[in-house]
Amino acid sequence: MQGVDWSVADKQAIARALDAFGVDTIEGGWPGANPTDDAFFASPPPLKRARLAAFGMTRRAGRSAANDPGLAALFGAKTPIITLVGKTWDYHAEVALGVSLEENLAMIADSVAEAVRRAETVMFDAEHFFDGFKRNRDYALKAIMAAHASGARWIVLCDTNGGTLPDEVEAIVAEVTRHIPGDQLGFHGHNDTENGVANTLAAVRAGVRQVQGTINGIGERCGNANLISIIPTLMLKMGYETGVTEEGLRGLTRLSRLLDERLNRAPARGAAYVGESAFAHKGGLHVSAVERDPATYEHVAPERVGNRRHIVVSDQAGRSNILARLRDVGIDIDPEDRRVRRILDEVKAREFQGYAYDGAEASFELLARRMLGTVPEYFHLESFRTLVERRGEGEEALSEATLKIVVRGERVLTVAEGNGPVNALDAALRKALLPHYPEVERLKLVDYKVRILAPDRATAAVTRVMIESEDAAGNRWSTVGVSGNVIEASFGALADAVTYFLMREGATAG
Ligand SMILES: CC(=O)SCCNC(=O)CCNC(=O)[C@H](O)C(C)(C)COP(=O)(O)OP(=O)(O)OC[C@H]1O[C@@H](n2cnc3c(N)ncnc32)[C@H](O)[C@@H]1OP(=O)(O)O
Ligand SMILES: CC(=O)C(=O)O
Repeated sequence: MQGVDWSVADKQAIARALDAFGVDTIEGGWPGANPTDDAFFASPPPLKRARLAAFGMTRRAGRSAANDPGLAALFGAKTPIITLVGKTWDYHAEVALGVSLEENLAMIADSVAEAVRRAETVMFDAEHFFDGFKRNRDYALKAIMAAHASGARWIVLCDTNGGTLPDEVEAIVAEVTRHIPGDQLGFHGHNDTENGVANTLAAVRAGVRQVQGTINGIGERCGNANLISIIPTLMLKMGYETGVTEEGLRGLTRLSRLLDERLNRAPARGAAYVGESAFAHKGGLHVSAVERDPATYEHVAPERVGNRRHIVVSDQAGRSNILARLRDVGIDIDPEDRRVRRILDEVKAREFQGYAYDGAEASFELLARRMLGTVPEYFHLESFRTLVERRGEGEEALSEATLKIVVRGERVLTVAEGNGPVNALDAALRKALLPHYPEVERLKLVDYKVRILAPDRATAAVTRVMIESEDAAGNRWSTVGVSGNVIEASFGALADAVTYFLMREGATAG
């Protein structure tokens, strides 16, 4: 898939994770296609349960299978499983390969027969099977029967262009099971109509007993069928055994996130089963019922797939959201306490001004704790001033911040420079706090986002700043600041970030 490039170390780590998770077969790449895949097959990681497959294509036209360089590289990987892709759509044989239909059948039969002599198990990936079946049913069937008769253990029906719909998949697979038993059939789907998962489930319903897919659905164009959705659906909804145990399934979210981490990209929040929003409840009506019984708004329990429930506080909230979030952060409060309603009203009023507590949970916690009177005042801001100066054309702009604050009863004045005014302000605040709170050294700001609200008001628009921070143990939290002035909004988010950190560290305000 565009944007995905694995190193050998990535491939080894992913193979180990897939093995630990409990999949049966890991297709590790195409020996002979590139140095990365060659290096991976030269030193595959030790696997406890899964078996390794190497992928390649049928022999070239006019060569013998025993004398084909592509097949030689494939056999050289010495994997227990060999997967061979071959053409089953007459149009593809004629146009993409430029060979006669008879020669294509011979390429399939010879290659599979040779692979059967070389490996424990041979799979035949029947490329474009569904398109081929719709255009020339007899030829598509002849092609898979050639592979079957030559000893392929699995005939995997591929929806290569991803354009087949679930009812078509179900009907076509049902017809194929009249020629080849379901326990020798597999399905390989693509997601070009967003039906990769639905098509796979339809194929299983019609009888196939192997499914191919990828983690998080990565793959050519719009992706392959997403195993992260298929596996729990087969197990938890359709009652199938997949080889993954109930305990293994609890590693589903971890497995999905491992791939995103290796790709250095943020996990999709809305991903089924494993996304951060998959069990996040925002609407007051939902939360009020979830508080009584989570099954009211959850199709499965999040723990079963290693995910967690999350209650969001925002202007869509009711009292139940506030009570649940307070409980999550360890604040035990009588549900009838009038301060609960006051916190809710304050959240709604502030969200109207531009705050967003969905995603800035540390700021919500501080707001609630302040209204309950339990946040120490670690520092008190008297004033700040920032300057941005460019001394001449072509010179870099310099920023400087001056800060006056009271820390533990002492009035402190600091000045600091930075590559921008917010950076300078951050440096000035740290300089003022460090002598009193040395732990601030361990606080890192990892992300800073500015969003302009009411952009129709141009430079007079309201600005929302979100800051994400991290402590030495890797815990992260987000805070929010809002103002007509971007520097002031930034200071609000920065001050919350530091206060939240000191509170979590158990610092005393003195
Ligand atoms: C359906 C699938 O998604 S299969 C997986 C697809 N994945 C990949 O293609 C990734 C790895 N591929 C590669 O690195 C390269 O394409 C290689 C090394 C396999 C081949 O590279 P090259 O020899 O330079 O050929 P190129 O990629 O340009 O074209 C593919 C050739 O294979 C032929 N071919 C395609 N499918 C088959 C098949 N099933 N059986 C035999 N030959 C085939 C094509 O006709 C073409 O032949 P030509 O070289 O005579 O034109
Ligand atoms: C085999 C394969 O990747 C496909 O046909 O989509």
